[in-house]
Amino acid sequence: MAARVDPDRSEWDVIVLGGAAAGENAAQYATQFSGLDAVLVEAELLGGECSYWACMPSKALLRPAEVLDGGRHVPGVSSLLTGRELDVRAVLARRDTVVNGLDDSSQIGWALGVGIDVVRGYGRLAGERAVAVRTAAGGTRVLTARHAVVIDTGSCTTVPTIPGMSEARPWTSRDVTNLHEVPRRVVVLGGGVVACEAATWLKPLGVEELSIVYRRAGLLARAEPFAGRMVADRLTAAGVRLLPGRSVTEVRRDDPRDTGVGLPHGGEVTVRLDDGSTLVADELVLATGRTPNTQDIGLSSVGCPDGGFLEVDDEQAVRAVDGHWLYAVGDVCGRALLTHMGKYQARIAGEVIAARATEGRPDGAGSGVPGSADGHRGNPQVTFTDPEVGSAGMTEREARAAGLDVATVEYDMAALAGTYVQREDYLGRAKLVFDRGTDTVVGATFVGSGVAELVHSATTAIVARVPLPVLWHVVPSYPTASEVWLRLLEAYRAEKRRVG
Ligand SMILES: Cc1cc2nc3c(=O)[nH]c(=O)nc-3n(C[C@H](O)[C@H](O)[C@H](O)COP(=O)(O)OP(=O)(O)OC[C@H]3O[C@@H](n4cnc5c(N)ncnc54)[C@H](O)[C@@H]3O)c2cc1C
Ligand SMILES: NC(=O)c1ccc[n+]([C@@H]2O[C@H](COP(=O)([O-])OP(=O)(O)OC[C@H]3O[C@@H](n4cnc5c(N)ncnc54)[C@H](O)[C@@H]3O)[C@@H](O)[C@H]2O)c1
Repeated sequence: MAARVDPDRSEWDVIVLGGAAAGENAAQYATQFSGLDAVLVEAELLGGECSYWACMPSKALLRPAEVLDGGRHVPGVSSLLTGRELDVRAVLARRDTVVNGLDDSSQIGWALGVGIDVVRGYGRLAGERAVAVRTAAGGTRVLTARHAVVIDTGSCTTVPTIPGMSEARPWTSRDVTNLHEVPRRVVVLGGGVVACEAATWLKPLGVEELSIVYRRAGLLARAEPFAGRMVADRLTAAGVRLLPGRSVTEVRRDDPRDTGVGLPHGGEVTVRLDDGSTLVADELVLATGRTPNTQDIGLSSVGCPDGGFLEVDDEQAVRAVDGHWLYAVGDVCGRALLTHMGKYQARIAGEVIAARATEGRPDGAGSGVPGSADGHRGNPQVTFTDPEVGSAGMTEREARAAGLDVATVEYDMAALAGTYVQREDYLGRAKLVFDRGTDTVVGATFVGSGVAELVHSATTAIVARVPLPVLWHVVPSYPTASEVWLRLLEAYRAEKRRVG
């Protein structure tokens, strides 16, 4: 759908540069009860990376394998599945449905329906409250904002500077989530969330030789160490070759070509490792972290260095720019590279902008809207591997580094009635991190099938700082995985009694 607005219009109250879900939220929260108007400037597809190339397609690829594996471990169902594998064409077709065939008409329809305008084109800041947009037709429109500009330009895969890497045209997260052909041999570089999730869907889709090369000793290095170990064990059992503590020193590829997203980008790839060994594959997947899209958005025109993450305050205002007119939300802030956290930041920014504009507060004065520190304390995340890893708040390591008086308890999730009925060989573990000073939970990690839905209870306990004597009366249903809360609290109580 064409994103049409009056071609002669040049002024709005709020301009949002980058129309991902966070940007949409910023525009919505700035306008919905304030009488302000807003425009989203989007170079590609409204909805951003998450909708088309990240969260949604990856979860669509993971779900069929999860269902198949679940069925294989339930007697009465497992016998029906003997010798059965995934219908790869159907899996990819459903992924295409989930990403709407890379068509953002419905998103455009939503924006226009709630009174938010959309200009399609590549935007750059052009001085205070101004954005110059290069449109698809080749012209440039300069838009100005009466009140605020919000940056939501997101991030892209980091391409490490390794000889031969760029020339080899490796797959990025966009290719591996939007794959159209399943390569026979794949090397994944990186040991974080993208690497682990991608390996979890690539193997059941039919990759025969799959290796993960990563520099650290363990996978998912930011999580509690047991989480990475459990994911590593399952990947190894599935036939994935793990190569920890290794770096790539050189990449070579036969006939690299721009074949399009999700198709092999040329011939055989040879990856040389720092121990002198080589891996040969049909595709190399980069899962080496994210680079913020801030290099070419005109930051220097407002006195801010180009490139890098944008440091923001708790109202999401960019610290390096005076006057409280420039805000940033989502991955560009580098605070928590997660869709839901970007959207949370956007809700804060939108409300702050509306409050400042409608209450006529002078620049630099507090808006009266709560800041985003509380939500960042919760910082929930689910890594959709097998087993899943769900977490909120701090790990033990982070809590100790923050100087808290830390206590921890762990529990085997397989020892619960609720997980036993799911499958007899359930694999899982849970851990709570307590601050003895305040007698509250400050961190939680759950590993196991289906733990994603446990995370919100932990986020609530952490953000609301629910006192343990109150949490004790929060009764979990039987038989559910949530009973792990009771077991963990019992373990903590026993530990307190033991220590005295
Ligand atoms: C494979 C993968 C899976 C993921 N899965 C999850 C998950 O399950 N859950 C989760 O919470 N997070 C997940 N993430 C992280 C999540 O995708 C990101 O945190 C989120 O997309 C960041 O959103 P954003 O608002 O920062 O912008 P982005 O989604 O990066 O979008 C930025 C938008 O700005 C536009 N843009 C950029 N520059 C300009 C410009 N100059 N002018 C106009 N438009 C511009 C782009 O076209 C794009 O539409 C995943 C990431 C990856 C890579
Ligand atoms: N389910 C989810 O919530 C989900 C899923 C996918 C991604 N994400 C988000 O997207 C972001 C990006 O994920 P990611 O996995 O790309 O980043 P990451 O930061 O989680 O992991 C990057 C990995 O690449 C490695 N690395 C970096 N440079 C390297 C090099 N030159 N050689 C070898 N290894 C190298 C790092 O050691 C690390 O293991 C994350 O912050 C994550 O929160 C979230």
